[in-house]
Amino acid sequence: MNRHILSLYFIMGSNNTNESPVHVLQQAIEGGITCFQFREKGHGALVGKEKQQLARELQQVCQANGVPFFVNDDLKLALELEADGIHVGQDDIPVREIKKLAPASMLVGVSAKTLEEAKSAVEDGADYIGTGPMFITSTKEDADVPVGPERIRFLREEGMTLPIVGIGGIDEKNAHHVLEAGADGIAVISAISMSRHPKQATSDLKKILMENGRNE
Ligand SMILES: Cc1ncc(COP(=O)(O)OP(=O)(O)O)c(N)n1
Ligand SMILES: Cc1nc(C(=O)O)sc1CCOP(=O)(O)O
Ligand SMILES: [Mg+2]
Repeated sequence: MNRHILSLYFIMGSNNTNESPVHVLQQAIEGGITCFQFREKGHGALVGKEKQQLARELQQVCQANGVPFFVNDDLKLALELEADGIHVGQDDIPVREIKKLAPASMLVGVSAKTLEEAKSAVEDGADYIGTGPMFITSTKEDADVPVGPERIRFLREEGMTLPIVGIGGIDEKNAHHVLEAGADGIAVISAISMSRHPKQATSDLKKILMENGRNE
């Protein structure tokens, strides 16, 4: 895969914003996100037809703008929508299963915070790993204790060449630490979705990516 599509990875579900998710996504795209993950979970999350309908609307916005669309956790939804990719965690459907059931073109990301998990991700054919939390986050209800950017530096030092995105508590003030540690990209929810100016917030993160040489 082209690792540059991971550089500014925006994630959102309907409960991550007080605005219209479609509007926030449009603003984030104007600000320069490079991919999007639909993550509909947690308190008040939509289910069933409503979840599917929102996913379709957000996918259409992505498609109209050439932004890759990922689905979090839900392989059935990803297959129905022919999403560009899916992201799963260690407790979700295994990467090997997805590889059997999904088209070869569907990108697969997996959460990995230890070297063992990262090595398994490589063996299983994952396209990238998401490592976190980098910092304290209040967005994910069951988030672990932060591992910090040092964990990405460690994975790189141990020879991990798979694309890595840092996630969890990343904002315009601390993003550079994640990139300096060797991440290909930053994955954010609230830094964009809860901003009063999502387009400006995205542009601010984009600037930090440019300053750190992630300018494609
Ligand atoms: C890019 C990216 N990295 C990590 C995660 C977290 O996935 P997971 O551990 O399965 O937790 P949930 O997001 O499902 O709560 C992610 N979603 N995206
Ligand atoms: C979805 C998610 N996964 C994490 C992990 O550590 O795997 S942290 C997290 C929440 C990210 O939201 P925010 O950018 O608002 O902190
Ligand atoms: Mg998951």
